[in-house]
Amino acid sequence: MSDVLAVAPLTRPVDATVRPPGSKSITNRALLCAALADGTSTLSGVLFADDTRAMMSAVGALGATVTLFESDRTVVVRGIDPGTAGGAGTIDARQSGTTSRFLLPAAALLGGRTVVDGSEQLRARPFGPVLGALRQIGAGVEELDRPGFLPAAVTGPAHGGPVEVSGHISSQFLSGLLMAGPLMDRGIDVTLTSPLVSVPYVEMTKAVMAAFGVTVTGLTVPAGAYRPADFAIEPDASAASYFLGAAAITGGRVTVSGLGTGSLQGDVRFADVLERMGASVTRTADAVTVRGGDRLRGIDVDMADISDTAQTLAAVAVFADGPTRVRGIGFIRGKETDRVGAVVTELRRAGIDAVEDPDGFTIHPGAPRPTRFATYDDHRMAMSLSLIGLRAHGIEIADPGCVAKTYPAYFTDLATLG
Ligand SMILES: O=C(O)C1=C[C@@H](OP(=O)(O)O)[C@@H](O)[C@H](O)C1
Ligand SMILES: C=C(OP(=O)(O)O)C(=O)O
Repeated sequence: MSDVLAVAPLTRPVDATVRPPGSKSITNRALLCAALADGTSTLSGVLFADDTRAMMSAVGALGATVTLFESDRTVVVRGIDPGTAGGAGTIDARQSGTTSRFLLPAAALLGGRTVVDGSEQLRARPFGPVLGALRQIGAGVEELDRPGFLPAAVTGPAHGGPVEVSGHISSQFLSGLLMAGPLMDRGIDVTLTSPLVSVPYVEMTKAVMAAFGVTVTGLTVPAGAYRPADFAIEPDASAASYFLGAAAITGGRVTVSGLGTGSLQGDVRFADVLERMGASVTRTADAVTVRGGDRLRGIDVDMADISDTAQTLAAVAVFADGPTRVRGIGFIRGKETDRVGAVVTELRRAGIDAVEDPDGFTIHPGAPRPTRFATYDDHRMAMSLSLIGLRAHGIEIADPGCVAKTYPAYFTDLATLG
C-alpha cells in the first residue's frame, strides 16, 4: 500500500449491506481456548490480520498445532496438555494487546520459562498488573527491560488460587487470568482492586470459555479442562462501527450482517450511540441497520464499555449540529497511541474545534479543510479519520497500511460504499 491514501467523497448517501471480517477479540479468545483444549477444534469466520496471526503463532509456540484454511476463513487447532509442556521460548506478540495479555497467564501454565515480547509500540503499553498477578499465583516473573513492561519472562507452573488485579487500565489482564484459570491446580479466584473498564470484553471471555466447556462464576474458575469445540466467530463489531458511522454522516443506510441482537461484542452498542444522535436503528437476530436522518445531534456519552469506537464517534461528531462530549475513556491514552491526544490533534489539524479532557474529549462540529491526517501507527486512527473523507474534500490518510493490525482489507471495503 502506498504511504498516503486519498479518500474520495461520496456523491450520494451510502446504501449498502456489509459483512466485516471476523471479530479480533473473539478470534483470539477462541484460538487460545482451543489451544488449551485436549483435542481438535475447528474455528470458522476467523479474522486473518496481524493481531490474530500473532496469536496463531503464539499458541503454536505453546505447542498447539494450528492449520490455516484462509480462503474458508477457518482454522483447525489441535490443543496441548499444558501440564506436560515445557517453556515456549520467545513469543513475539507484535502489536497485539490481546495476544500478549492473554499469553502471559497461559505461558505461566507451562513447566518452564517463556519470554513474551512485542513491537516497540507494545513495549510502551502497560503490563504491570498482569505481571504482579502472576507472581501472586506462584509464577516466576522477570521484567527484562523496565518494570511493568515487555519483554518479560514467565516461569511456571503457576498454582492459581486467590489473586488481585486492577481493572482501570485494561480488562485484558483479567480476561487472560480467567482463561488460564481452569488449568491451574487451584483454579483461579480474581478480586478486582479498581473499577473495571471495557466490561463487555470480560462477558465475552466468559462466553467463549463456556463454548469450550468452562463455566466462570463471578470471577472464579474452578480447576478443570477445556473441551474442543466447533466454533463460529461473528463479524467484528468495532470494524462495523466505521460503516455504521458512514450511514449516519451521509444520511444513508448501512446494514451489517452477522451482527445480531445475540452478539457477544459490546461494541455493537455503537449503534445505540448513533441512535441517541438521531439515526434510526433496526436490530434483528442476525443484523443491525443504521439509517441516518437529516440531522445528527451532538451528545454527552460515556464510552468506557466501548472505547474502541470512541475515535469513530469523534469523526461522526464533526458532522453533528452541536458539541459531542465523550467521557470515561482516559485509559485509551495507553492503547496503540494516546488515542485521546491523537484524535484531538488530528481534528484540530483539519480546523475542527476539538478539546482534550482528562477522561475523554469534546468535539465541536465544523467544516474540515483539506488535510493529510497522521495515523500514529494506530489502525483505528486510520479507519476513523477516513470517514471524514466521505463527506469532506481533500482528505488523505498517511500510512494507511497500519489497518493491517485488525482489518487488512479496510480501504478496499470502504471503497465499495461509493
Ligand atoms: O479483550 C479484548 O479483546 C479487548 C479489550 C479492550 O481492551 P482494554 O480492556 O485494554 O480496554 C479493547 O480495547 C481491545 O481492542 C480488545
Ligand atoms: C486496543 C486495541 O487492540 P489491543 O489492545 O488488542 O492491541 C484495538 O484493537 O483497538
